[in-house]
Amino acid sequence: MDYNEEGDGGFMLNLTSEVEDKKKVHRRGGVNRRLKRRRDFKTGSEKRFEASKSLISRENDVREVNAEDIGDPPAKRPRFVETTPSQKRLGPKSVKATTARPTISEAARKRTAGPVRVNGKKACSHQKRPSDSAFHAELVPPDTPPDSPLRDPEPLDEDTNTRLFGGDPSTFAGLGLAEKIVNQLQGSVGFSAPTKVQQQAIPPLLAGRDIMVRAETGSGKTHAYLAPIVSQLGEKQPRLLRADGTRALVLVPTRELCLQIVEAAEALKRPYHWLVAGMLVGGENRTHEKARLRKGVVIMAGTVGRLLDHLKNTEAFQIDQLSWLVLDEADRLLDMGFEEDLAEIISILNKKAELGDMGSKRRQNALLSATMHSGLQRLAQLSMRRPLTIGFSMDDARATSGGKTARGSKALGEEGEDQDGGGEGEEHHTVAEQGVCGAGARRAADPDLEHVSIPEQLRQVVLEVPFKRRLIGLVGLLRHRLLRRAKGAKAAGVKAVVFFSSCASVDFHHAALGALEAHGKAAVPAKLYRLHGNLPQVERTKTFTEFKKSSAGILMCTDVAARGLDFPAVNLIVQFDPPGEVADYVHRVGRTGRIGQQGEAVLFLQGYEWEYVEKLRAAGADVHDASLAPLLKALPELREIPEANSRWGMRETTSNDQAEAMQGRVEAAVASRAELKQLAEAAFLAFTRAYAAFPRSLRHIFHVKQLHLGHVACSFGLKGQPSRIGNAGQGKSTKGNSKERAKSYTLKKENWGEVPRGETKDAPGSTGKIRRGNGVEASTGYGGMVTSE
Ligand SMILES: Nc1ncnc2c1ncn2[C@@H]1O[C@H](COP(=O)(O)OP(=O)(O)OP(=O)(O)O)[C@@H](O)[C@H]1O
Repeated sequence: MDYNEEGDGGFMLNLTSEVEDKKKVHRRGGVNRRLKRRRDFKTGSEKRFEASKSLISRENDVREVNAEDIGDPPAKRPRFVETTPSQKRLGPKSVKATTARPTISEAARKRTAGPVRVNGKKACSHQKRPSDSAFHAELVPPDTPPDSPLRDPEPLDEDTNTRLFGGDPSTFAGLGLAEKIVNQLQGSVGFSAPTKVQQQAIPPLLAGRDIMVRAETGSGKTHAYLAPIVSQLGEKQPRLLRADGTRALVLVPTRELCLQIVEAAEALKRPYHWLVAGMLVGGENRTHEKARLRKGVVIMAGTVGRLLDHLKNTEAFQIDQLSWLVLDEADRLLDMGFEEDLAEIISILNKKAELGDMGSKRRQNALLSATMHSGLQRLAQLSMRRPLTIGFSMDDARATSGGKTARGSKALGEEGEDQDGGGEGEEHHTVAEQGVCGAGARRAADPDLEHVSIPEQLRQVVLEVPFKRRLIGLVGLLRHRLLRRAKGAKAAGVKAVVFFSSCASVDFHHAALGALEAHGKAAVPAKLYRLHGNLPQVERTKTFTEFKKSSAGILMCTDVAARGLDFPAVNLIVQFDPPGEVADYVHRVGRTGRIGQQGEAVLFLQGYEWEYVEKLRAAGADVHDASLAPLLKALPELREIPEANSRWGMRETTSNDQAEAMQGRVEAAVASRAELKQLAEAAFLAFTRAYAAFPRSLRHIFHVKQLHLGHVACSFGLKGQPSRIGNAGQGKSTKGNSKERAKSYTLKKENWGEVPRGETKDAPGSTGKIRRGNGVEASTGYGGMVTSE
């Protein structure tokens, strides 16, 4: 491993010392030049960052630790040590073989002038942890007060050191957690042993370290930080009371994730009943929250906007003795455009910490993510001090997936009973043991691409579904899986999450599938749920809780459910509308195949969008092609429709006939029922807007000009493109309206076969821009403001 010589932090630029080919040398030159340009020309937001960074009067230095280091058995475990000059000459392998511990960055070396020394001597492998603290002292500006919370943590005492390095990492007790927490984890929480990421993250957190963790979805990141937090706060003497104020703060992107974290904390802290956990989220009553803050909440989870609001406006919010700050789903926080808000939060917290009475203690910071984001390093520099990095490495991006290719097209419906795992005919890809990212996590083939890490047991499938078959294709897929589960020996039913690009699309499909019947029964015989950002908070929370508890059902949602949400036993993910960046794909599919369980993820695409599959494969996703036809066979036979019978005559019904008949029913219902039609038109409009808002890097694949609007309309049961669509800027913003629609619509179940066909009329007009989840705005020409969450 080599370091960024320009001092911009280790993990952003980890060019290998073995780089010999011109391309890589050129890239390094390019990156260095870019870094220089970045320093010379800072953007407004970067300048603001710099300003708030100056509040942290200390040097930051991102350090890296090999994923396997922390979890190794005691005998082999390396100690904290600096890279010696000879190791540097010999390259990264020599460092790994001897003392594969984190090394201080070249930048920090330059700043501290000369080799790193501890008490005047070169650091060596048997140095005790106090040495680590000592060499950091050289990095802290001399005028930093000795009791500043920004200074080093207290040196580890013998006891902590033994606990950190002496235990068996394959058990919770061996990681150094308090006995009560160990019993709680193994008892009522029900975990028998720590996951890999927990093995690697818990010891350094207990030892007072800042950490950055990147680990695949469903790998147990939440407990990797919650367990040490609860363990330390719970063991504090005298006991921490509400009046002591907030000691741990977890920032997350969505309200549901907040709720999930608070629930997990509640379960974990049961042996410490005096610890109070709570949350601050948008959509809740501010006055109630203020009252709770006045009483005090020790472990707090919050969304960015609401937290910032309380930090600025609620005097009773006691946070000057904060010991833990966690940024969970940090990449998503950045995607959502919260970088400046986070900077402001961190600067307020730092100011308050300076005023507070923390003695020699300092705040510990943890940053967790399942995918990479260029802004993570900025965030780390802003909030952390020499974090250990787990699972973050540019080496990953260099690794290739060798002979991995997708197997040839195989019909999705012909997979047989057991969909789990690979299957015959699949060519094996090279699996790189990646420590925290899990055995079998897949690597990127193209070093310029972000590499993805998807659980091996998660089966990924892509289906080409033309617009006129999309709605029916979804019905076919869900019926196929439901029938197969019902017939098979599998006890569990289908628990599926279907992703759409807009709230309006969720509403329409939820209504349409709920009302679609055949032979007097529901065409999709499953409980349907919906979740999106325009729903009232009460309904969001209710749906989230119910779906979490249920063993079967179909959740139709926007990307509001894509990150971090842990719905146990989800066995099918359908990406009905394509995701954005590859990272979005990873998070969506990551709602299944969690913690070693089996799962299946199906992506719907148009033929002309196939380049996206290549992009996924190049990033290391093991995506298989499948065919729609067998799924359509699972549609109910609707031969009772006279019109259809006369058209088909005496020949045998094909799956296409069934699809046509079902599509006919949908169109008839949409045409004849005003409420459904309104939902369909709004969904059509929102779909086209969302399609126009793909990030620039994907616009050549998903370009709005490629859309055949007549076919798109067909996918919403509309018999033609709504005529007022072209009248850009004619109407009002749809945001408020869609909220109203989401609240108000209810559709009675009817047999759609008996609904007469009707004519479609105009769609509601609207004006504005599109905002996708990643904060990207795009003008569509159609108008209206639509948020995808
Ligand atoms: N040690 C463990 N043993 C068994 N199950 C565990 C363990 N740790 C966590 N889990 C369970 O694994 C599931 C996934 O955990 P978690 O939600 O923390 O994953 P994650 O890595 O944060 O995923 P994402 O990136 O999607 O947010 C949860 O249901 C959690 O309760």
